[in-house]
Amino acid sequence: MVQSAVLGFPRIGGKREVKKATEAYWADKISVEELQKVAKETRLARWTAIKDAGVDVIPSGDFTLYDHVLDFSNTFNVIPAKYAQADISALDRYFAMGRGRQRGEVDLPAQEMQKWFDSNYHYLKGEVSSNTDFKLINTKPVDEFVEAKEAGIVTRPVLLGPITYLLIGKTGRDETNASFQPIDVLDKLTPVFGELLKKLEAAGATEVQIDEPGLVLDAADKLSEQFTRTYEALAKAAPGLKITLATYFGRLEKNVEYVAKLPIHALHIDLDRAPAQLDSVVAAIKPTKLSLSLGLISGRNIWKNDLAASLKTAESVIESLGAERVVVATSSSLLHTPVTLASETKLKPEVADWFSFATEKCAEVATLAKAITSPAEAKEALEKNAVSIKARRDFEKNSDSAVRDRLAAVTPADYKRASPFPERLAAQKKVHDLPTFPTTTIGSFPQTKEIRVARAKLGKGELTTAEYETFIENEIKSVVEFQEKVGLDILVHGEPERNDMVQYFGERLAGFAFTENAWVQSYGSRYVRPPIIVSDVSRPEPMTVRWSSYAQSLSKKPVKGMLTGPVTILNWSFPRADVSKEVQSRQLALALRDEVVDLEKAGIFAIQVDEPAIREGLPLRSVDWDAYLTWAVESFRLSTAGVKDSTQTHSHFCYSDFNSIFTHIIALDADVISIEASKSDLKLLSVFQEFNYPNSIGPGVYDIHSPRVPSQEELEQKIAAFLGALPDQKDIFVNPDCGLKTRGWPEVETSLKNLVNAAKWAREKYADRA
Ligand code: MET
Ligand SMILES: [Zn+2]
Repeated sequence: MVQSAVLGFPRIGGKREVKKATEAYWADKISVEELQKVAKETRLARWTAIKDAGVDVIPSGDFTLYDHVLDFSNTFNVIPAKYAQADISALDRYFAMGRGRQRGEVDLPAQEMQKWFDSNYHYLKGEVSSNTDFKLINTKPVDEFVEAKEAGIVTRPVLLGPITYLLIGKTGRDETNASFQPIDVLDKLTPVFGELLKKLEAAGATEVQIDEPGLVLDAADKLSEQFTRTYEALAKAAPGLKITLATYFGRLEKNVEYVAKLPIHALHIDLDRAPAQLDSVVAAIKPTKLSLSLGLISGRNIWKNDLAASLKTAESVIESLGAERVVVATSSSLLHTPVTLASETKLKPEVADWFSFATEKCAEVATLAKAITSPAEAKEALEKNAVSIKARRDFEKNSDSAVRDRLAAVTPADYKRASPFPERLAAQKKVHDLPTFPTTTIGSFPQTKEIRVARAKLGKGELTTAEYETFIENEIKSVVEFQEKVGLDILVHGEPERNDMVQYFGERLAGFAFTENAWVQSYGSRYVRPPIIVSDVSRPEPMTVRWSSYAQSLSKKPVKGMLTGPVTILNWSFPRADVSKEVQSRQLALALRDEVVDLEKAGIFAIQVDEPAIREGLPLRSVDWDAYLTWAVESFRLSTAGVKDSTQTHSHFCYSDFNSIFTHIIALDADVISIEASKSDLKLLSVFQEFNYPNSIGPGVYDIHSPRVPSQEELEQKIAAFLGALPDQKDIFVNPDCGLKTRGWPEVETSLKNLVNAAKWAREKYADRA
């Protein structure tokens, strides 16, 4: 019998209960017991939802109060000394590792966060060294399995695999061996992991899902021995547990050859992100006894599955392996999708009909299994699905042909500024003769409570649009006056009108849909509500011009226009599934190009197009990088190249690891780029020197993610250090490393005054550089 399986489910609760409870606990508003009660109720609600949808294999242990990778560290005692030594409860220590803790005597930073593969979820990196004393210090996965069992629900426990955990972890600070890598201690971790499997077996589990998404990374190509050794040991440790080894987000490639030989029960593959691997995987496992779990229902997007197509795929595999060896499943955990479509009341019914969120995806998996085992029972659901799929297809066919025609007519010249950088710089100097070391900021100023309240009142109809706009103008006015007073050279309007740097644009572009409650976890208690691209994208009317020109009307200094770039809008939205990301990115670029040109027409001298997400969009396998970077860079260029030489384009990235993508950063050909440099080693800047970066750079002189105020002297030292690392760089801008929206006014004021004074100091000190 073909079973249906769900690999994981959102952990946030249908009404964001977990966010509310954890934040209330952190603020001392509820007790630990109250927090645990919410957690328990949420777990039960998840199991019930999945079970009620008719799913056979229900996950447990994938619930978390913060992050599932942190859960692993916390279960296996991967706890750096500074946390272990703090005199706080185990739960508070767990949260301290996740988000830091400053209370009484205790002052602990958060552990390093990183994006979970190519998703927008962030995990906490395990800090492992040769001294790490792996041992089981709690039994969370067992406890949750038992909890479900007691509620009458049999589950398959989900564990993050030991190899992936180490592969995506980092070396602990206490490590003395410079060449150490976390994977070096795999053989110490394996027996402890085996102990956990034994405990699950003793508690009555018959199967377990072990997630090894690391198998889709280049790094896994060299790990065949480690996988073989480890999984042989684990199979021996708990012989009664059937292991499903889950891979997702990419393709196994040659690794399937060694994976097929592991002593496991089943292999799970992602056929949403990597459908082309199906034949080679089936061929590799056919001669073995392995079952194949087909990840057909996407865990990453929000589109209804084409069940007829999935059924066809499943049947072709059944033909080859036999029904007893096939499972149908979600492609990955559903944690990347919102909880349920039932919470959306404002979507047009015909639009809502295209979508499927986590709860609905569970029903899709169940229907798919039923369509194989008892087709008559699934008939009605399949027919309904076919009607929805057809409606969506018809819509796609009829979407905006003007946008497609415009994209088809783009020529190579549209990607290029009229002249090379030196000529543009000369033309720009004639318009605004900026001093050396020009000072500026990255765009946003503090998003105060008043701003949020005004926006909420507008939403509730308690403020009219006119009243709200007057409020925003007043904000802009005070931000401009503030910058004049502080003495910055290139001003900004402060972005008070933006709830979010992607959502704001999505709401103003044609081709997007918006949800009310479709939250997905970004990290810890931070959830986001990504807009959904549903059709061809265009810009019906200017989106930012009125705010930028208003700001410019208040000052003789240049006010920088501020836009979010095409690649960042795409990467932080749910993309449509019927056309490639490349096409969506280029359409966004054309829409933004219109805005850039309109800003120039309105007299805006400097225009910044932010691309903080360009790097995180990199494909998981390096062979795919070039293709991605080519269209990503071209999209940026298409959005900015429509302006005259005398208009200064800026871009901003808030990361520092440029080495792997540097030639592409140069190819963006922005007149000025601001980058994150304040937190990192100066070595990271050496790549700019090495490649002789041709245009202007603004290395961030201080970290805006912390409320700390940098002194003038510290900023002077920073500038001096940058100049040391970049001896040939002529045009250095002085700016913070990202926007100031999360900061408070008093710190911003002192920090920026110090920044302006440090730039003045640099002008005198380095007068001969100009
Ligand atoms: C995450 S990058 C943010 C850039 C944006 N212009 C801001 O200042 O907030
Ligand atoms: Zn930034």
